[in-house]
Amino acid sequence: MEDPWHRAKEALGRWAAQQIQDVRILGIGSGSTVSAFIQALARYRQEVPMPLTITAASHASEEQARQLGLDVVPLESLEHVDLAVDGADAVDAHGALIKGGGAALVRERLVIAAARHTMILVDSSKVMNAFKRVRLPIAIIPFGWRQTLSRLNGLGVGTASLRRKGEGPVVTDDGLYIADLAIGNIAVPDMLHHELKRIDGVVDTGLFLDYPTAIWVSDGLTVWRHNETGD
Ligand SMILES: O=C(CO)[C@H](O)[C@H](O)COP(=O)(O)O
Repeated sequence: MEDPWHRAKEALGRWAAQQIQDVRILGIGSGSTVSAFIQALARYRQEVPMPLTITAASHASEEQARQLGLDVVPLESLEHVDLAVDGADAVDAHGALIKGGGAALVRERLVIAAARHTMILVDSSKVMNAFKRVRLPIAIIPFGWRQTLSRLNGLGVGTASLRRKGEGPVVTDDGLYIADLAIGNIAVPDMLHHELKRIDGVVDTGLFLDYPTAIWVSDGLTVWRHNETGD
């Protein structure tokens, strides 16, 4: 089935590729929007050659970028990242993000944390006033995952379930599992993120807050900037 937001993702990818002007070291996240960006970037660079080194937050993005002739290096070989480009699953009015729909949240955070600036690309279906009735991805250690899930449920903020694919659990590029926490309302994202991080077995949550981030949104026709968040 075709993604109804396909055109918005393509528009964002094309638009973002043209913004990569004075960037030498680019971090890329993962997901279908980032994939559209990688495609557009490779095409744009054929027209306007420029020196560019890329570091990727997932094997899938790395593979795609390499196949399109882009130069990809591991994050740990770099001193810094000029700009990170990534997608998100949800964005609130304050620019807080929920990420991890593609199970790459841990590496995505590390790329974003290394970057001077971040550009987030989202289709307009993902923009909401506040996080209500959302699914928050949480990366957990496989060992004792059932007990970690119980601790997450014991917090009383939502219902946690192990993300599965076919017969088995989804396993991230770092060998972690993903617990999805269905939550009715995230009143204070920062507090919830820290509460969850304190739970034994939790590695990271999909709440991305307070990074110097510009969020760009598209409905497939135009691209516009979401409320500014301090970059
Ligand atoms: O956080 C992510 C992966 O971990 C992605 O950025 C997020 O899931 C958005 O994906 P898509 O662009 O396919 O909608």
